[in-house]
Amino acid sequence: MTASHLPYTRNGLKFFTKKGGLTSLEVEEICDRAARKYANRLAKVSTMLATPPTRVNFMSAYAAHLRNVIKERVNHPTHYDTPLKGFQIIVNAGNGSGGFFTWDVLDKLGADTFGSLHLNPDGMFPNHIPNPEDKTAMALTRAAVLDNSADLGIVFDTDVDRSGVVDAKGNPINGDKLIALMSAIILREHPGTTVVTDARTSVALTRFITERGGHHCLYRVGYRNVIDKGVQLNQDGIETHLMMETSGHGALKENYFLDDGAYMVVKIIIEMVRMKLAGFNDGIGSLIEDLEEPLESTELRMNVIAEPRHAKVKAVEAIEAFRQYIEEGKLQGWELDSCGDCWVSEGCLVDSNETPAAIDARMYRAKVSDEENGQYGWVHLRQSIHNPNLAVNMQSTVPGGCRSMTAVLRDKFLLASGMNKTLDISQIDNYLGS
Ligand SMILES: O=P(O)(O)OC[C@H]1O[C@H](O)[C@H](O)[C@@H](O)[C@@H]1O
Repeated sequence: MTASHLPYTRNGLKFFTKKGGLTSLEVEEICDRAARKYANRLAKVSTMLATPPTRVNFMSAYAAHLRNVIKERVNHPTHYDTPLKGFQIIVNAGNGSGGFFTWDVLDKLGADTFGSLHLNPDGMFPNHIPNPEDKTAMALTRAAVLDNSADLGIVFDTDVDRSGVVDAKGNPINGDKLIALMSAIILREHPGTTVVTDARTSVALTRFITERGGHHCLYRVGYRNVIDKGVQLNQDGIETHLMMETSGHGALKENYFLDDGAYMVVKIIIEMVRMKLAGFNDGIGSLIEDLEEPLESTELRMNVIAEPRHAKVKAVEAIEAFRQYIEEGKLQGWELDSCGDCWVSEGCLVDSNETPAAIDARMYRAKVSDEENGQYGWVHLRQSIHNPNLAVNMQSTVPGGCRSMTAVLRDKFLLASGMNKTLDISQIDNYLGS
């Protein structure tokens, strides 16, 4: 039972089988069966199962597995069973289910976890929204790391499929930085591997990955999309070990392509200990020192003004109109981005492959340039996966770039196409200060 990374109003149930997470059709079938069972119970028809369920303690097996991975990979020369002795690690479980990582993984490996935060599950999430992208979650973890002079801080969402970390200097590592950190670790283990991410990552991240000999495949927002792309690339013979979304979901080939926030952190901890044993005292933050940050980065949302049942169609219309405007050259200097620097067949970002994947939400990214600066930014426009709105993400390497791209988006596209009648552009107006 989880709210994932969302406030308490979004608590719900998540289902898994041996094969991993369920699709929405499978969830519908479960709900259908549950409804039938409930109706039967009301009608006093027996609902006894032919094979009664058995109770299995998955958590202790899982924690033991994580401990073993750390022990084996660190292979500590003097204390094999307690490789984290001498390290202080703060966990912020956001009152979700991640507390086990403190007492069942870290403590048992000899770490000092004093100062950890919000370890007891509380579905009302009284302290902050349980999301490694949440500013309060990160700020509180940072403060705890600095107050305790800890080596590492860890932030989980409620169901531990997302994570973020704070380094010993108090620097938050989430979003692009977390992808960079994981890429640095994975590229050392698998030189030349492909890293799949969603297409909201910075141009600097692509550079970071390619400079270390990796390939960066930019794909669709949505962790399932990113992971499925990685699975497909491997099937096509393109070695792909890491799939990550800027939201903090990350999956590794070696961990069955599961988005497992605890496993991600396990990899970071192993690297931290390994570095210390090798005599490097600068901590894991030093692995991403050369990752440049985009000068400007912003996200704006536009609600679809329509009855809920029509919202999806209207959103698709708006996104497709955006593509058409760019293709017809109506937005000067804007060009549809296919796959960044990715060497995978052109166009997977816009799903014009020979075998296009099923699309859960439409999205396009445009690279934007002008005479003075060359390519200086990008605009990513997409349907929200869950809500009746469109998300616009932008990044610029020149001052005022996001503002000027927003102005073009509003004046030359939203107003010119009449899309402002179907979309609530007040956030765009506010951003432009009018
Ligand atoms: O489409 P949005 O409302 O921005 O949500 C997008 C997000 O949806 C879910 O939370 C998925 O877990 C994420 O993978 C995805 O990034």
